[in-house]
Amino acid sequence: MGFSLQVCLPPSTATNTATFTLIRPVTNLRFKPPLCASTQQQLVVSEENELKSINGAPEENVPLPLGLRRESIPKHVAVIMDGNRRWARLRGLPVDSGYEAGVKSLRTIVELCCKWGIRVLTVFAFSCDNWFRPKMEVEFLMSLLEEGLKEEMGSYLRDNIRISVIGDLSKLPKSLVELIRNVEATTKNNTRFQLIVAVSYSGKYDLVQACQRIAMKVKDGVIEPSDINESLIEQELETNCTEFPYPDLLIRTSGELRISNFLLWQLAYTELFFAQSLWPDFGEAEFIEALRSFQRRRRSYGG
Ligand SMILES: CC(C)=CCC/C(C)=C/CC/C(C)=C/COP(=O)(O)OP(=O)(O)O
Repeated sequence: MGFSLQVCLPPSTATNTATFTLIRPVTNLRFKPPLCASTQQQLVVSEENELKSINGAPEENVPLPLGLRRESIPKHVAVIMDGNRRWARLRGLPVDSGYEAGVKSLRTIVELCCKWGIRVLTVFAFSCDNWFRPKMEVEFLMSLLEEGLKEEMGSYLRDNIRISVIGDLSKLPKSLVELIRNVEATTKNNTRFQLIVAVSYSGKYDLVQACQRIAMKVKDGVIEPSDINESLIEQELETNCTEFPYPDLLIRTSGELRISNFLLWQLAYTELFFAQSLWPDFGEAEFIEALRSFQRRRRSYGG
C-alpha cells in the first residue's frame, strides 16, 4: 500500500532551501506541480515508485568514470544530434545510413544515462524546419522513429524507462501518433529514466502553443491576464511531461555553435557543450568529456 507525505511550506520558504527529515530512507520524491508552487509543495512518496526505483536503479552501485562526481551528475541532458548526413557523406554512404548510425549512438547514450544516474535525456530528433527536407528523407526518419518505438518497447519496460514525445504531432502520420500515445501511456509510470524525443518540434512552436493555451484560459475566465507568470508558462510548455523541465546541460555535436530553435525557454540557464564529433561518432569517451566539462562549471544562475 502506498503512503503520501504532504508538507505545507510557508509562502516565504524557498523550496530549494527547505530541509525535510524523513523517518525512513526514500529513494523517489515526486513534486507536484513541478517546480512551481511556492506556497504549497506536495511531496508524494509512493512505495511502488520506491520499489521500482530500487529495482531499476543499480546506478548507485556502478562506479562513475574517473573524474566524474556523482553529486553533480546533471539530472537533465539535452542533445542536438547533429552531423548524421555529413558522417554518411564522408564515407560515401547514403544519408539513411547516417541516421541509422545516429540511432546507434542514441542507444549508447541512453544506456550510459541509465547507468550513471542521469534522469532525463531530451533529444532533437526532427525539427519543424526538417519538414522541408526531401520527402524520402522525411519518410525514412519517420520510419526510424516508428521502428525505434516498436522494437525498444521491451527494453523500456525491462529497464524502467519512460518515453515522452514533444512537438506538433498533428503533422505526423496518424498511425505513428497512435503508436506514440500508446508507448507514452505504457511507460508513463516508469521512474528510473525518461527519454524525451522532440519530433516536429521547435522552441518557438512550444512557446506559441503555450501562449494559445493560456489565452484560452483567459478567454474562458479561468485565469486573469495578471495571473500569467513564469510558473504558468512553464506548466503550459510541452516539457511539462517531466519533473525536470530545465536541462542542466545541452550538447550539440558536429562543431556547429547554435541552439537552432531547440528548447528556447527551457535553456535559459543551461550549460552548453559543443562537441567536434559528428553525432554517429559521439560515444562514451565524448560523453564523459561533456560531463567533465559540465562538472567544472560554476553555476550561479545570475546570482
Ligand atoms: C528513433 C529516433 C529518435 C531517431 C532519430 C534519428 C536521428 C539521429 C535523428 C537526427 C535528425 C536530424 C535532423 C539531425 C540533424 O543532423 P543532420 O542529420 O541534418 O546532419 P548534417 O548536419 O550532417 O546534415
